[in-house]
Formats: sequence, C-alpha cells, structure tokens
Amino acid sequence: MSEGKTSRIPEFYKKSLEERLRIVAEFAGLTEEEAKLLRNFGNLDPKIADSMIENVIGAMSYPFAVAVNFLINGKDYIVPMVIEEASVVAAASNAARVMRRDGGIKSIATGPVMIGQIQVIGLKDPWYKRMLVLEHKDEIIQRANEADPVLVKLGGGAKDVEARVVEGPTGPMLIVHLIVDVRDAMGANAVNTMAERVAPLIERITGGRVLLRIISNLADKRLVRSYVKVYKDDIGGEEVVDAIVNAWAFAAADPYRAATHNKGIMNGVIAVALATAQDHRAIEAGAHAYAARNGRYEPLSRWEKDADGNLVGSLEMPMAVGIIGGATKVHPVARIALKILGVKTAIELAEVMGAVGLAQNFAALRALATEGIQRGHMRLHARNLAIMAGATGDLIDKVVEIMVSEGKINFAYAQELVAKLSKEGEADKK
Ligand SMILES: CC(C)(COP(=O)([O-])OP(=O)([O-])OC[C@H]1O[C@@H](n2cnc3c(N)ncnc32)[C@H](O)[C@@H]1OP(=O)([O-])[O-])[C@@H](O)C(=O)NCCC(=O)NCCSC(=O)C[C@@](C)(O)CC(=O)[O-]
Ligand SMILES: NC(=O)C1=CN([C@@H]2O[C@H](COP(=O)(O)OP(=O)(O)OC[C@H]3O[C@@H](n4cnc5c(N)ncnc54)[C@H](OP(=O)(O)O)[C@@H]3O)[C@@H](O)[C@H]2O)C=CC1
Repeated sequence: MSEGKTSRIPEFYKKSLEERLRIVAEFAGLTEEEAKLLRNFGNLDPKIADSMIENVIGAMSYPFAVAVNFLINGKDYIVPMVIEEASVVAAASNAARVMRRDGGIKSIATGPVMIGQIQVIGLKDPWYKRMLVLEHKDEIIQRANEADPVLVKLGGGAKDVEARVVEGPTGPMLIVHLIVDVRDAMGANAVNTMAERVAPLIERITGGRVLLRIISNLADKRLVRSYVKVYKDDIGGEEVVDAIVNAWAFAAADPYRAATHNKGIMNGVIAVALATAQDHRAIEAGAHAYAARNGRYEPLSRWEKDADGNLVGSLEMPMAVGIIGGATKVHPVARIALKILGVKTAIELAEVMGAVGLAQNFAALRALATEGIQRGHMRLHARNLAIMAGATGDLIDKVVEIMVSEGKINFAYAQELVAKLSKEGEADKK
C-alpha cells in the first residue's frame, strides 16, 4: 500500500458516477479543473456512458473527421473517421482522389458469416466423435436457431456445422464450428448465445466435456475484397508504380515490414470502426490472424503493375462489422456516422471499410516510396505541435515552416519558437 492509499475499493461499481469520480480525484490528487474536464461528457449522455461500460467516471473525446473523395462501387461516400494520429485523414482523402476512375474502388464482401467454436475435451476417440457430430448436423443447427428466432426471421441464423480434431499441448480435442449468418450484426453475442445453447447437445452426442463456447475472431468466412486500378499518369508515372510495387514486395518478403504495412491499412479501417462504434479489437484480431494464416505473417494487400504500366491493388481481410447491436445503436454519434456514410447493411459497411483500408495503404506506400513519410505526415504533426504550444492565427504557419525547414519537429522547439516569435511580434507592434 502506498502513502496509506489503496486501490482495493469494494463495491466501487455500485457507487454513483459522481462518487466514483470523487474517490479517484482524491486518490490521484486531481484538481477541481481536471475533475471537471473528466465530467464533461460532450455529445454522450452520462447515463448512456454509465450503461455502456463499468466504473465510469467521465468521458474522453477524440476528433471526429471525414475523409472525402471516396467513390466505391460507383457510389460516392463521405467517410467518418475518429483517430488521434495526424495525416491519416488527409492521406485517405488524397488516395481516394486518384481512385475515382472507372467507378472508383471495387469492394465486395462475402455474406456476414461468423464462426462459433465449441471445444470438446476428454475424448478417447475424437475422430469417430467428429463423425457423430456431423451426422447430427441438422439437429445442432435447429437447436442453435431456437436461441435467436429474430435472426432466423431475418434470413440469418445457424447454417452449417463443421468439426475439426485439433492436436493441443494437452492432447487432441474436438472443435465444433457453428457457422452462423449474423445479418447486420457484428454477431458475437448472437453466436455466443447459440454456442452455449448447443453445448449440452454436443456433450450428449460425443460423451465428452464441453469447455469453451465462444465466437472466433478469425472471421475467414466474412471477408471483404477491395481492388482498384490507379492510372500511372495520375501518380507521377511508371517510376512511381514500380516504386510502390517494390515497397509492397518488401512487406511480402519480411514480416517486420508486413506488420507496419498492415498497420497502415488499419489506420483507415480502425478510424472508421471507431467513428461507427465497432468492436475494433475484434477487427484487429481478425486482420492479424488472417495475415498469419499461411504460417507466416503477410501483408493483407497486394500491389502489382498491369500490362499497361498502371498500378493495380487488391486487399482481402476479415471484416466483422455491424450496423445493429453492440454500441452501434447506443452511441448517438455512431448513429450519425452511419447516417453520413449512408450504408444500408453490414455488408455495405464492410465494403466501405475494405476500400478505405486499401486507399490508406496506397497513400502510405506512395509517400514512403517517393518523398518519404515525414514530409506530409510530419508537416501535419508539426501543425498539431504548434497549436499545442499556443500558436494561433498566422503564427501557426510560421512555426510549422521553421520546424519543417530545419527538420526539428518537436514540442519543446515549438514552444521555443512560439515564445520567440510572439515576443518579436509584440516588439514589431511597438
Ligand atoms: C499528407 C499528404 C496527404 C500530403 O500530400 P500532398 O500531396 O502534399 O497534398 P496536396 O496539398 O497536394 O493535397 C492532395 C490531397 O490530399 C488531401 N489533403 C492534403 N492536405 C490535407 C489536409 N491538411 N487536410 C485534409 N486533407 C488534405 C486533399 O484531399 C488534397 O486534395 P484537394 O482537396 O486539394 O483536391 C500525403 O503526403 C500523404 O498521403 N502522406 C501519407 C501520410 C500517411 O500515410 N499517414 C499515416 C500515418 S503514418 C503511419 O502510421 C503508417 C505507415 C506509414 O507507417 C504505414 C506504412 O509504413 O505502410
Ligand atoms: N470475441 C468477441 O469478438 C466478442 C465480442 N463481444 C461483443 O459482442 C457485441 C456484438 O454482438 P452482436 O451479436 O452483434 O450484438 P447484439 O446481440 O447487440 O445484436 C445482435 C442481435 O440483434 C438482433 N437483430 C435485430 N435486427 C437485426 C439484423 N438486421 N441483423 C442482425 N441482428 C439483428 C438479433 O436478435 P435479438 O433481437 O433477439 O437480439 C441479434 O441476435 C459487441 O459489443 C462485441 O464487443 C462479446 C463477446 C466476445
């Protein structure tokens, strides 16, 4: 225990939001101003915030931006993005601008099909029991669908059963996959409920013991495929095309680079996920598991040069997103984000997010393979630093210019320049 303070606070969750904040403020020595800032819920009703997660003491705002210029499957989209990193939104808009020919980016998502896993242990003859599970497929599907009549009425629900024998450190186990069409939901709650519902039946069929009953985030039956042709003349010629293809080849050959390459894709995907209140951890987990599906970590996208010397890119990744359920309907700003996007189904949202991921990847590769990432990115970052250091009006651009031209982009230097230039400005006025 430090300084007589303890973080063991029984029934903290039963206290009111105000009381919880008071306890934390006392524990951490927050000033009244700091506590007031936390208490500012902005566009989120405190009651909604308090019901979304546990132990809420405040709210935190992130900037809500939009990327423009997106033409996907022949339809124009303004894309909401919530993100803390400078240059991502500018880069997305910049890329989308050169991807508008021939109907824009093509993007096709498969059906919204998720996998629920049921782990059966304690079997001496898992291969034989696998057969018995498959023999009872219809019964298992029927039992699962009893758990979610709404989903079934909408055309979704459990559709298939698969069974695998997996060799683990504790011996073989039988893993039953419940294949569920979750329609417009992300689907985890729906699938988990079904997996729990069928577990006793599977125990009866196999004579084994069911342990875990949970959705898989390796959503490889719920993929988005996005692809685009970027005309060489729109991006500085064949030299740039070759440079981008070589940049991709680096990621294809080296997992250290592939991780960063995929991070660039996720810049766009997760920014849209945050704006629309998706489970972004599920999307990240799915993306990286899919990237490693061949036994080594690979880029989620591919860039090639076509016979005419133009750049062609394609992306394939899981995209478990919903427009119903989870927080999408609860958070009022997420509802506005979906309205700005104008998507009508979870499939359409997945298609937009795949297209944004591909565009985001292109923007980063183009910058990296030509002028380097720092010019565009750091220029925008320098702007943030100048503003944070107190610059306003014309002073922002002056501070940015100096930091960029001297290649010294950091907060301390921004503060130094603001102080110096402000003083000079004052002197000039006199
Ligand atoms: C930053 C740019 C866009 C500048 O690019 P530029 O060519 O200097 O910009 P421009 O002034 O010629 O404008 C081109 C278009 O960009 C957009 N644009 C331009 N400026 C703005 C702005 N201030 N705010 C909003 N949008 C902006 C806008 O759409 C504009 O078109 P217009 O509207 O003029 O017709 C470019 O350098 C770029 O795309 N860079 C890539 C930046 C990037 O990828 N950032 C992500 C963060 S780095 C990272 O995390 C990922 C990474 C890089 O590690 C991934 C990887 O390694 O693969
Ligand atoms: N590993 C993971 O990824 C996990 C994620 N989660 C969380 O699960 C949540 C997402 O679960 P999800 O099942 O999407 O959420 P919900 O349970 O909130 O929504 C799905 C339900 O909405 C109803 N519904 C109404 N209209 C539709 C429609 N058009 N399409 C589909 N369903 C419809 C259905 O039935 P009904 O009306 O009967 O509800 C359906 O079961 C997220 O919050 C996620 O963070 C939870 C556990 C694990």
